[in-house]
Amino acid sequence: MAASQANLIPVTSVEHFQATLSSDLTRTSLINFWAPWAAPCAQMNAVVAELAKKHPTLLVLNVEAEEQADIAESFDIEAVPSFVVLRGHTLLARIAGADAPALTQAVAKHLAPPPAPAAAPAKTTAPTNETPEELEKRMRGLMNQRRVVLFMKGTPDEPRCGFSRKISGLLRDHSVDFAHFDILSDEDVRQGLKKLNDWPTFPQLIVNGELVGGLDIVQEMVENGEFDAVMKGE
Ligand SMILES: N[C@@H](CCC(=O)N[C@@H](CS)C(=O)NCC(=O)O)C(=O)O
Repeated sequence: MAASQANLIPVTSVEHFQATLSSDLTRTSLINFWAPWAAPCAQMNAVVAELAKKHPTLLVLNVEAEEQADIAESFDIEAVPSFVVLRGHTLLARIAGADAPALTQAVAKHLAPPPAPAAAPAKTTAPTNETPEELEKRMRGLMNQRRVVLFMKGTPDEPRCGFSRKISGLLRDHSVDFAHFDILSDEDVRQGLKKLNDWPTFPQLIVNGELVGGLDIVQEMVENGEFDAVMKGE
C-alpha cells in the first residue's frame, strides 16, 4: 500500500514502528492493522487515508498484520481490520472490524484536547440472558446444523484471520460442503466453544457434531490422506 501523505506511514519493522511512535510522544496516532487479502481492509485503508488527509496532525501507521506479527501480537490483534488509537504509548481506543463511523469518531474524539484518561474499552459482548445450559444447547445446535461446520473469524468470503482464511480456502479447494459461523459476531459462543470443545483457538472444524481440530490438524489430515474420508464420510 503506497503512502500518499507525509503523516501516513507504512511500517516496515518493529524498530521503525517504535522510532516513529517515539519521535513525538504528545502526538495522537492511529495504527491500522490490515492484510492484503481481506476485502474489508481495502475499504478501511481508503477510510484511513482520508482520515490522514483530513487530520494532518494525526500520525497514521499502516501495519500489515501478518508481515509485522510481533507488532500485531503486542497489541493483541486477533483479526483484521483492527485499529488502535494511541497518544505516545498510551492506548486511547481500540476499534475491531470495518466500522468506519466508529473509527472516524474515535479519531475525532482523541485528537481533541484535553486528552481523555487512558482506557481500554471492553470488547463488545451482545447482552444475553442465556443460562450456561441454554448456551450449551445453542452451541450444540450450531455444531450440528450441517455435517461439516466451521467456526471461524469472519466468513469464507471475508475471513478476518489468516488461519480462518487458510482453512476455509482448503475446504473450498476440496469441495467440502460446510456451514460456517463467525465467532467474532458472538462473544458467548467464542468463549463457550473453547470450553465445550476443550480447544483454545479458532478455527474449529466440526464434523458430525464433534471437534476435528484447527488448521494444523486439518492440514495434517490432508497430508496423510485422511481428509476426504473424514470430511465427506467416504
Ligand atoms: N495453530 C492453530 C492456529 C489458530 C490460532 O492460533 N488462533 C488464534 C488467533 S486467530 C485464536 O483463535 N485465539 C483465540 C481467540 O481469538 O479467541 C490452528 O491450527 O488452528
